[in-house]
Amino acid sequence: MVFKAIGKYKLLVFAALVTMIIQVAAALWQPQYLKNIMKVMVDTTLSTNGKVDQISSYGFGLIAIAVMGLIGSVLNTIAAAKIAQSVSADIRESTFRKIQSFSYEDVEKFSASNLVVRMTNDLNQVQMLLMMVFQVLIRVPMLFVGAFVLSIMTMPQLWWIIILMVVLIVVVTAFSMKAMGPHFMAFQTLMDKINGIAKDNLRGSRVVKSFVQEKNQISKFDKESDELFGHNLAVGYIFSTMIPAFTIISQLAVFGAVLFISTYITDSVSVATDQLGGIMSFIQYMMQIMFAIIMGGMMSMFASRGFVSAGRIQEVLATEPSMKYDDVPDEKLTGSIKFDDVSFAYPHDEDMTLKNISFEIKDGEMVGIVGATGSGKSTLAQLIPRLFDPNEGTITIGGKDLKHVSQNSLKQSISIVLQKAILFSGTIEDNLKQGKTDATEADLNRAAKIAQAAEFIDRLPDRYDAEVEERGNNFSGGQKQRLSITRGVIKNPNILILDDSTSALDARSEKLVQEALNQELKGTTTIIIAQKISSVVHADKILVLDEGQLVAQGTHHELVQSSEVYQQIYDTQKAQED
Ligand SMILES: Nc1ncnc2c1ncn2[C@@H]1O[C@H](COP(=O)(O)OP(=O)(O)OP(=O)(O)O)[C@@H](O)[C@H]1O
Repeated sequence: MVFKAIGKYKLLVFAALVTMIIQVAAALWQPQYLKNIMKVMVDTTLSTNGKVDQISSYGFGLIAIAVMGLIGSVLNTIAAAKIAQSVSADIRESTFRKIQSFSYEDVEKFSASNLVVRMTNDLNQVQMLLMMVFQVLIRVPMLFVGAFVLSIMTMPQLWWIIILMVVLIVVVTAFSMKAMGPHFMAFQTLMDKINGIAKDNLRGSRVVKSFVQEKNQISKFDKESDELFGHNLAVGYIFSTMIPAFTIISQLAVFGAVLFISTYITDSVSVATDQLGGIMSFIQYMMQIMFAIIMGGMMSMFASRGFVSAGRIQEVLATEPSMKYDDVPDEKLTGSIKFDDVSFAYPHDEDMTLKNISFEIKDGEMVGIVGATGSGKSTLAQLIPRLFDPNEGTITIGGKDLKHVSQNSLKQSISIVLQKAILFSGTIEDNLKQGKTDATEADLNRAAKIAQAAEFIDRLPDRYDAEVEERGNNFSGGQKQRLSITRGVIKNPNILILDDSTSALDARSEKLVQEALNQELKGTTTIIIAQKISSVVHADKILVLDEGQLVAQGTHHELVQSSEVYQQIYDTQKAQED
């Protein structure tokens, strides 16, 4: 996924590589100049003026190389940042697009908050990884190999010091990384948990406040936060021993090199003159080798987090939507519905939530669904617009098997107003137009009137342009339900499903909505899921659900006579009203 996304930015990748090579070349070149400067300094055959001239020209060369390295570094950072940001923006958009193609079931499988963490936290990790790859990860091996080769070329007799130093640093780095590994791995999981707690807390702040749950929430948050702190502390301790270990190794290496070279100085003055310049650059190369190994180790550890995150995003991108739509022409389906021996289980659920359901609804009928809490009313309703597919049996709409109609046909023909009124941040108009993108003002007015929303929309100074806050928090429960019903009826669907959508409305408003629906949506098949039998008493047909089974169907009068379950519900509700 990441490689494919990077492929789009070949020119930037080329620029990042070239600028990285310039940086490495500058770093490796500098010690050579130093060596030459030292050589000139101790050269007894040169006059003072001659020395000054040569040292100045080497000095200018040294500055030029440093400037070259600096420019390389700035340009490399720009190129790396552009690649990282462009690629992560592309991945973010494709991930969001992919999630939009998911069925409701797919979203449930991942869980909504998990998908949010993948699109935010994980994507940030990938962005940091890309930045690292183009700034450091490729530079490290180049610097290591270059400094290693040049150090041995500069002081061939000290090869063993280099090898010894490399071995010691690799051992210390490997031990430290091994010790840090589990802590880094724990970071991601704890960050997920901390994000989840913070998000739940803020989303449910009304519940937290009303149940005075602040202390509980704080202790829950503190527990995870303290654990994260513990891991951070452990990493800090390991670092604090790593740094002195590296310092000791490097000082021992320098000491060894100087000690060894000093034997040459006593042996022969001419050799020593040559070696003195070399020792300077040799020490610099040693430092570069050490830097490369330490950086390599650290970066690979951080990079592993990035790879885990890339894997988590890849998992989303590789998920094929579980629901496929046939590529058939769009059509407006008529409102007849037939369930033929339909059974359904939620993903990961072993038991069937709906069992062997069969019924028929004629075009234009008004049908009520009643049953105890958890009997499967909403589940049944959600199968009609294909939010889920049944595990067994078939559902036909307008005589067509649901599995063989296009997604647009379903969208044009069926509206479901869910139990929980969900609004999006934006304006009222933005929310209502989700029901019909090209809705005119007349459409909005008509639908708002049916849903009894017009009375409060007209009182708002900005009417349809009024702002809706995140999750519709600036509207009351009843107002949110009315807006949801408006959104549902705006496109004049052939099938309208109201899933307990008037529960927050007062009895008068509920009655007005029903009357308006009867008048304005005459030919529409209307399915009303209701807690109160009084809401569906006039329905052409009532379906009675009990523990996932359709135990009775008929008109109110028929059911009062024939269905025990219906009678029980009816009697209980009547007793409550009395
Ligand atoms: N998304 C889901 N994943 C797993 N199980 C679910 C899911 N939604 C509902 N259920 C389970 O399916 C069963 C039927 O739930 P459903 O919401 O259809 O009942 P209902 O009759 O509409 O209830 P209510 O009147 O309380 O709205 C319940 O046992 C519920 O726990």
